[in-house]
Amino acid sequence: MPTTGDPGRTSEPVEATRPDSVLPELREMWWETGMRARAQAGVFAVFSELPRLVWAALVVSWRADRLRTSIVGATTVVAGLMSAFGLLAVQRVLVEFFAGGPTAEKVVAALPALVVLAAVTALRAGMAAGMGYAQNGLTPKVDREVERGLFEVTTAVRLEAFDADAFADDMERASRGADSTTGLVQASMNLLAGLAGVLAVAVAVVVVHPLLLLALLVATVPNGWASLRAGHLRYQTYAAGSVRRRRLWLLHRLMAERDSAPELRSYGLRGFLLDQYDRVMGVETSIQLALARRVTTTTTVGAMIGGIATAVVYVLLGSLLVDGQIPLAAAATCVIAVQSAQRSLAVVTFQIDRVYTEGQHFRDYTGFMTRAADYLPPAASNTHAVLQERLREVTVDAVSLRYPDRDRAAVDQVSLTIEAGQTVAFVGENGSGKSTLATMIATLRIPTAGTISYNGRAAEDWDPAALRSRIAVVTQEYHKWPFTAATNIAIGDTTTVAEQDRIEQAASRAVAHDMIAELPHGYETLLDRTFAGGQDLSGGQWQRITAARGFLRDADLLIMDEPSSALDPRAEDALFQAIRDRQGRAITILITHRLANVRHADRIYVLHHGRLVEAGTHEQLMSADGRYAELFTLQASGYDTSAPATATPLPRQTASA
Ligand SMILES: Nc1ncnc2c1ncn2[C@@H]1O[C@H](COP(=O)(O)OP(=O)(O)OP(=O)(O)O)[C@@H](O)[C@H]1O
Repeated sequence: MPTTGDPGRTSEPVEATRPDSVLPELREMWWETGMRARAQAGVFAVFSELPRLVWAALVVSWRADRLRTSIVGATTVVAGLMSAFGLLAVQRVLVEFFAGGPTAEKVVAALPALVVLAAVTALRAGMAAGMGYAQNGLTPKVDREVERGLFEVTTAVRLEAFDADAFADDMERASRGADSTTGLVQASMNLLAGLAGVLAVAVAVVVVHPLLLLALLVATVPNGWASLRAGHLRYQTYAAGSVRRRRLWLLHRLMAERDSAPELRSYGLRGFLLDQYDRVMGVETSIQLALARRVTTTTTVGAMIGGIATAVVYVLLGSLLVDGQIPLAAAATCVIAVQSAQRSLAVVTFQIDRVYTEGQHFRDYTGFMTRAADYLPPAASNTHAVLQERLREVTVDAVSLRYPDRDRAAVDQVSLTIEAGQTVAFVGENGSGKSTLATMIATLRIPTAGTISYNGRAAEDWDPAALRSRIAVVTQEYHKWPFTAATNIAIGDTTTVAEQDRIEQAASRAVAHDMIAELPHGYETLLDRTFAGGQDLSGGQWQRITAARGFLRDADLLIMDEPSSALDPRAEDALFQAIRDRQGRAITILITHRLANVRHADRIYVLHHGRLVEAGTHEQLMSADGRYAELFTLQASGYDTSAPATATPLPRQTASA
């Protein structure tokens, strides 16, 4: 792989610029094979795909705005007709001009044709303006139609979709495809307009003299073919370079975004990343140069053959004229027609190129939408019951979940029952399946085996939205929503308008109120440093906001997955006090490694390698002296001030993942 980087540009160690230090991601990926197969399709394949792509564009356009699509269609047809009439009017004018007699009489005779010519020219210009106006209005509507469709799907697919092979990659290409739709619609309409123009010229030429159609084809086809081939070469290169582009995009983010900035500096990754950039750009540049050479050769050869063919046509016309086989006016019209057809054909071939290229991206979009539909949860139907009463009982019956491509089930045959008012805890070592079990209970994931029932009915029998509205989840990997502090809490319940006092109450329970009040704009402070006036919070402060979000909706079932990992001892104590306040009133599922916090739980479930290995109260589990007792004692020994500082080495942990 060529390197164009200049090592002298950075002061970083040369180590990072080792020629063989190419990250595996720079190589071609196996999932790229589909892309390459498509890229290798011949020019004929391009042609055969065009009608379907144009049709798809028209369908999208029609759905986005019927009126504007109709205007574009009508103006296209009328403009084509005007071209034909224009050419026939030109021929009529020439016939009159080339006839015998005084000039004044010839002009008078040609006057009606001249008037028609002026009218059709004006009308054609009017049509072009109308078409441009309608097309401009269509653009944002098409954008919205397609992009919203994409977001509707990406926000609805089940979580499993994000675990599936190459789903993210597929989605990334689909986003590019969504952006291409406007281009496809415009190119398709311009293509149809160009084709109408070519057709009009062809019809007009046949009317003047049938033989001239042949001349027209000979003079225009070589150039058309060359530009099609050039477009195809460009698409081939584009399609084959998808890994490179994604890599560049990734490097761009790594070098320019805030999240990676601290580690980039602390590990001195600048030289390494710049070197990676140079490598990828080196390859990209050489590929683009090779493409430019091939495109220039193709178009030059096309232009040369086209030039020779046009010369032959003119010679042919001249000899037909000398032999008296066609009148002078027809020959002159033919010259004008050839030029006009060449212009229209240039438009057509350019637009074919665009339709094909944008169409391929659009196909990525439609393909993604079809594939993603498999991940959509079933829509609520009449057979779904709406949960009206409070959640009294959650029953997990022999539930398992195996992630794709994993040998072992993350949760294996787990059965348990949680009743109203109970606070239960899931404990176990890293990777033992606690979060996976909780996400299934929260209906975010569907078990691969077993059933989870709510108030005695299986999850799939309940209306999904109604059931989910009874459950609040504070996840371990919480998201820092780039909204104000108030909105960050309010999004915990979007079904009602969150009043300020409700937000503040939730914040108080999560020990976040005082901290928020001290922010520059209090609850209205924007929690995104990348915008003017935005603020960032510490890890623990973010965790308080996240817990407040969970408390906002006083849910029948609250799942708190590691809610205190970044909290200081005082905040942690206050948070668990708030969680204990729910006891006897609503269900709380607590996942935490700080076992002191689960002592008050009504029931503690211990997971190991996805299996439920122990269950009971703290006292019961301690007297059972099993895995829980071992973990608890181990952790408690860290707080035992009577133990010597150089304590006995800790027992080896069993790897659980
Ligand atoms: N999206 C995923 N795709 C594939 N495997 C996953 C995924 N999420 C979790 N796993 C695997 O499933 C197992 C259980 O993970 P889970 O997150 O449920 O464990 P946990 O007990 O919550 O761990 P921790 O205490 O570290 O939070 C682990 O082996 C983990 O690697």
